[in-house]
Amino acid sequence: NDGSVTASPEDAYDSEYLCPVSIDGQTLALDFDTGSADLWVFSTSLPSSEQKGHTLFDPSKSTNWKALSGYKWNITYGDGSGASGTVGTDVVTVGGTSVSGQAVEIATKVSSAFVSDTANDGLLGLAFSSINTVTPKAQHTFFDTAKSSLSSPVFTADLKHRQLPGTYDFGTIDSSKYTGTITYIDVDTANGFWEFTGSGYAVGSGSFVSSSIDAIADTGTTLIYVPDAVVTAYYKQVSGASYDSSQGGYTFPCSATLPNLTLGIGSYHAVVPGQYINYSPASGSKCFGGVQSDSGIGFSIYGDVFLKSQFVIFDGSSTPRLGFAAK
Ligand SMILES: O=C(Cc1ccccc1)Nn1cnc2ccccc21
Repeated sequence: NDGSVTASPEDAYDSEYLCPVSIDGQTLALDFDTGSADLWVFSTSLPSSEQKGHTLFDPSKSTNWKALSGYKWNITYGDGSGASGTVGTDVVTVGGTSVSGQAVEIATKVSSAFVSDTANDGLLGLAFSSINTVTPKAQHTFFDTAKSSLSSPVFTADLKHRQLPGTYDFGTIDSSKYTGTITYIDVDTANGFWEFTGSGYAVGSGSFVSSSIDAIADTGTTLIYVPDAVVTAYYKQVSGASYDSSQGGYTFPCSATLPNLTLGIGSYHAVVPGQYINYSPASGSKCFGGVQSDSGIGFSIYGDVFLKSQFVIFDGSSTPRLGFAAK
């Protein structure tokens, strides 16, 4: 029951990656999110003003739909966006991986950011089920439901930079998708995230700075959010870079040459190409940086700007771990 699904960039800046998911034959484009654990969808139960532009799941058209009476969900993400609604189970298929009895969370309310993100029909959470928001009983993620039917209890992310589709694979590690060896690192699941301790950083050709960085691998976050020491060291090497409070982060002249950012994972040095760190135009001739401060978050977030530079293994075995390899 292994499967592979395309992950297509939603826009020219790789703000998010969307994957086709079939719920009892109804196909929606979902944002696979290793930073949360709810599978929720835009639905016919939303107010019509919030439905516009999205593909909607209609449970009344599903023969396998089973409502979970009295069950509810309500999620708020770190960026303040959120959604809530009711719950049922259905057959969910991702690439070749099909599971029955999967909890599908029907949105009856979504925040404005989701309404306006019309390419996105919902999220498929791939963090640990311990942070699923369904009450009175937390539900399993798609990966947890599928795990026992996979060749091995893993999924991998091979996200691409700019305009190219990548893939999420379930159950196998495709050795044609990476070069060299895989470096594995222990994961602390206490907060429900794929959380690990990074070993340090380097900017451009500069020397590597050893420092423990508490970070999560989060496909649902676009950028890299790291400690101020890293951010300061990075933008010191970018002429014309500065913190622009009106933009809410560091910007620099779009013509700037950006140095690579190396992030240590154990003894492995993961290199993020400088071009990946020119995230998008900000205002005028300034561009917004793909590396920003993690202050106020409580941990660092290695989001899509980082993850798309690597082949990443999310190993859900009894001792969960993360694997990284160059590609
Ligand atoms: O919310 C965030 C990023 C973030 C910003 C500030 C503090 C903490 C985290 N990521 N994210 C992860 N999954 C998401 C799903 C929707 C929206 C954003 C999502």
